[in-house]
Amino acid sequence: MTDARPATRAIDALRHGWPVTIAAGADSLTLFAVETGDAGRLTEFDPDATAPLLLSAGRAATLKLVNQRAAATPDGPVMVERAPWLDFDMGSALADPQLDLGTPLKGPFRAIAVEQPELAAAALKLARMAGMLPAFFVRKAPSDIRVTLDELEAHEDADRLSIAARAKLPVDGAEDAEIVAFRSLSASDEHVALLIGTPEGRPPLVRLHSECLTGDVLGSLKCDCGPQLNAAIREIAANGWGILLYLRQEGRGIGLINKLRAYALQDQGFDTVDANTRLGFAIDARDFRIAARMLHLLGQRDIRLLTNNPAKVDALQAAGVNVIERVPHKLPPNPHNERYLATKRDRTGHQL
Ligand SMILES: Nc1nc2c(ncn2[C@@H]2O[C@H](COP(=O)(O)OP(=O)(O)OP(=O)(O)O)[C@@H](O)[C@H]2O)c(=O)[nH]1
Ligand SMILES: [Zn+2]
Repeated sequence: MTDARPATRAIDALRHGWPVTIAAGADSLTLFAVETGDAGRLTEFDPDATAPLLLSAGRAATLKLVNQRAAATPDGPVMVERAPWLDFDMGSALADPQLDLGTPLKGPFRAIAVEQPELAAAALKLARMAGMLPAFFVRKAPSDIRVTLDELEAHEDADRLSIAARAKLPVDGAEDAEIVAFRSLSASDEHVALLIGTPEGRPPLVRLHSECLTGDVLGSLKCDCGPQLNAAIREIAANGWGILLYLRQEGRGIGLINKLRAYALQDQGFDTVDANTRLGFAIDARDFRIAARMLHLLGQRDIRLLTNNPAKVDALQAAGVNVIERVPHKLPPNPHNERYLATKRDRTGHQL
């Protein structure tokens, strides 16, 4: 089995502001994360000030850099040539859309060829795994901390999930529930399942709920997560038997801080889809193979799924779960989440 520890070390290093090298065979790319860097450390990383800046396609499109991009795929990473005016602060402004309104972007900026597109794409993925802005100054010379593409892949391998603990957990709406916790490689990814009712041999009614700290805990009205969570527990209980999977995929997989950055963009008028794109992330970065693995460990292959999102059905089917029925999970809108729900309906294929 591929060693996943280098990926854990790489994530930790980036969060500390230490350079990380991503390697595949003889090729490598060394990354300096804009988010956790500063001007002094950038000079240490790149004394000649020649390191270009790696950005996502979405971010480059926002900055109007995408048309002049040399030979890359439409949604592939973009490399911005280093220029005297592209110093650390300007790199931060290019990376962070929250600064778009406050920082005049003094260019010109020029996109150059991405020599190692696979490594560059992996770098952006690593930023998502670390919950950081997808923006790096890059150089060729290796650093002490190194991770390969295979090791990054291994870190996300759903097969490494295992059941770690289970106990009775009476909850509001389902007093006969049992909680099952799953261990994964990173402490922030401790997914849980709430088993409600008695199996009786029928396929369970299943809800995949992705973590939303603001909605689930603080009662945010910006989304429908809190009410959906409560209603799911009640609906499963009323059905007599089912499972709520509580997946630690905050912000559709981009992490809490990046989600709140997306909220700041929504405060400026962008919708939930454009906010993710402007930050440089996929609209939905969740990996539902984790949910499939949890259902497998719980011995469930055939399920009825509570969701309005056909992509969840497709992702589970592709991961070997037989979704025999999609059960709608619609709740009344409030004035704060009306636009969010309309965007989900109009732009992300939700059946609302
Ligand atoms: N990036 C981002 N994530 C958001 C935003 N609003 C809510 N979320 C996250 O979206 C996830 C909730 O999605 P779900 O309700 O599980 O799923 P869904 O895709 O809407 O589909 P349903 O099953 O129909 O509810 C949680 O992880 C939230 O934190 C947003 O504006 N931006
Ligand atoms: Zn929410």
